[in-house]
Amino acid sequence: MKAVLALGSNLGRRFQTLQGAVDALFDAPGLDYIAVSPVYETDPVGGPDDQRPYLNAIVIADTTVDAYTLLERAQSIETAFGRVREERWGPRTLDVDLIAVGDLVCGDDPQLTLPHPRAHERAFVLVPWSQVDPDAEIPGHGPIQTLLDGLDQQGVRLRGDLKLQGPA
Ligand SMILES: Nc1ncnc2c1ncn2[C@@H]1O[C@H](COP(=O)(O)OP(=O)(O)OP(=O)(O)O)[C@@H](O)[C@H]1O
Ligand SMILES: Nc1nc2c(c(=O)[nH]1)N=C(CO)CN2
Repeated sequence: MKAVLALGSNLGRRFQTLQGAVDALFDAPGLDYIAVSPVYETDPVGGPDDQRPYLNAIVIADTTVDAYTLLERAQSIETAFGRVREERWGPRTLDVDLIAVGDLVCGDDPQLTLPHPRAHERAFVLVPWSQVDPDAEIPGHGPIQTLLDGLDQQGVRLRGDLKLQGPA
């Protein structure tokens, strides 16, 4: 099954944090690399006005792990990178969201909604995603290219590439 994860950081050493998160994701069993997008700097959406810009990237993995276990992994990586849950949409060292897991649709559990309920309206998700899987679709919302055409993409700027660890 294909899993799409979104990484974001707007506190601390943002680029190193995203790199560490990618390393941690692929260090764990049951997740095989398909693609990692370039890193984009993006203006904060929602939350307090005085936040720093984010660095955002998308990771696509082939997985045998079920969606709830993936969410637990994502949250434990957030915690390992010093994420403290304070105000909604407030600044964070690391955010790892599950955007889509295969074509699973699960809308009745606040602990895990799939596809991610706000992914279709977020240029900071759709721009990097479209770079690594231009033909992707969000179940219930359609092709990401069509969604992007209807969105303001200003404030999303290319910043660089993450590295993938070679075989040990
Ligand atoms: N697809 C999903 N990916 C990640 N978390 C999810 C998802 N669906 C529901 N959640 C739940 O949302 C809760 C809040 O997540 P989090 O604090 O990362 O939200 P946020 O990143 O601030 O905002 P947003 O949900 O708008 O991205 C988590 O505890 C998690 O259980
Ligand atoms: N630019 C940007 N804005 C956000 C982001 C993010 O990753 N990038 N994440 C949020 C909560 O998930 C809220 N706002």
